[in-house]
Amino acid sequence: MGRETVVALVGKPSSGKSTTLNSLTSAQAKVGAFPFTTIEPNKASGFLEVECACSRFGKSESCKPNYGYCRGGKRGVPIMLLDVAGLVPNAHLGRGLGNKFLSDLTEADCLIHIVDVSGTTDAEGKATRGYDPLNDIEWLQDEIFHWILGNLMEKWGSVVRRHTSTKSSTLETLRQQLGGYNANKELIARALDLVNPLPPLQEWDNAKIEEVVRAFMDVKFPTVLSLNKMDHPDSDKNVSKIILKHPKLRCVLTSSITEVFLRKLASQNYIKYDLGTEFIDTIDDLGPESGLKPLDDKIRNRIENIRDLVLYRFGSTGLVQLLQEAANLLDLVPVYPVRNINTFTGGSGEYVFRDCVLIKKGTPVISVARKIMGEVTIASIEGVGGTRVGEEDTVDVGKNDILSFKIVPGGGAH
Ligand SMILES: Nc1nc2c(ncn2[C@@H]2O[C@H](COP(=O)(O)OP(=O)(O)OP(=O)(O)O)[C@@H](O)[C@H]2O)c(=O)[nH]1
Repeated sequence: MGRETVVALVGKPSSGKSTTLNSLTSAQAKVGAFPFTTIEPNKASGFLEVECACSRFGKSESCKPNYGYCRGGKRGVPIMLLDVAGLVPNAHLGRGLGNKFLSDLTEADCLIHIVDVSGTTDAEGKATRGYDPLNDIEWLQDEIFHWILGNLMEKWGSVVRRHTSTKSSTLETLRQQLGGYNANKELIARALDLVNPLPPLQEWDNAKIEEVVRAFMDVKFPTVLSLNKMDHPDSDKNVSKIILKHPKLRCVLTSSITEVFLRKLASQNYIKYDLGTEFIDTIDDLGPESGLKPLDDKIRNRIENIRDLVLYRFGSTGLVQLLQEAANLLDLVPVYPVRNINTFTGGSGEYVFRDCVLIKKGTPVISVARKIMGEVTIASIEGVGGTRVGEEDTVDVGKNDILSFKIVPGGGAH
């Protein structure tokens, strides 16, 4: 089986990592207002919301996923989230939880960098007012850069000697040096493609090595910014500054504390909450026949505030969009393996689209088969309408994303 996609939540202490993780999962990571509440990396399953294949075929009534959920054609596909413990300036020199934080990152396929845009926490996560969050954006990238560069430079002399004496390719030598960051050959090749021109490795000067490290970071640690605490009155001006200075960064405005609160009210039956939207309904909106609980003044006021300060201004709390942006960055496509390609049902024959896996767009269907079924002998692969799909055909949204794998009868592992 291939490994799961892992999205790491990173950011300085008290930026809101645990709150964000809580808002995206049912896991209760410890939430605190003090730096280093999160000591161990904290893994949990979040749910990426996608348009389910059942809605394409008018089969939402009989869609019941094995994992995650499907509500009226909106499907939550499980995706692994990792809360990485606090980072302080100069972590690469071993400060704070320094190198531990950095090595936890290697598991990740992409990063969500949580930035406290309210300016109410300083570089180390301590309470303040008027801190400029622009500092934090560049700082995370710099920490990762210095960590990788430092590790590489420490032994660069012997790397070059070995490279020339063994007549290795640049790709092979870098695979040995960068493989420890959980990077395979294909990923390193993609990084090298970004470096132009690429002279022979023994001729690289410091500037070229730095360029290679930056390119490696771009493919190994693609990043979405979560501009968090947008409910705070000071956040607006900081957000504008960030977007003006970094127009190309991928960012999503979020209020994770609001999302936690709304999900809690929904689970306690005070509100109906359409995840990812501005719509919340209370008994005041829907009447007693809705079955919702009556509100006391405290909750009613808080809901009104949330509507005014977050939902109506920004359209949502941003949390659903945040995971979607991470999935876009990784080009992930939901792919549905089905037993019966005509009815889309699984083993029991009752429910449709029981399984869904997230696959990188452009992956050949044979690799999808391997990821799902392991090393079995595949006799043929069928797509919608029972058409035969070639092993090297690739997946995309709406194309080869519903597949039935036929295994050679009695053909076990080879
Ligand atoms: N106003 C506001 N406060 C938030 C938001 N998200 C988190 N907070 C508050 O910020 C503080 C820190 O949140 P945590 O989620 O514990 O932060 P963390 O990044 O996990 O912190 P460490 O565990 O120290 O690394 C808590 O008091 C939260 O209630 C938000 O969206 N808006």
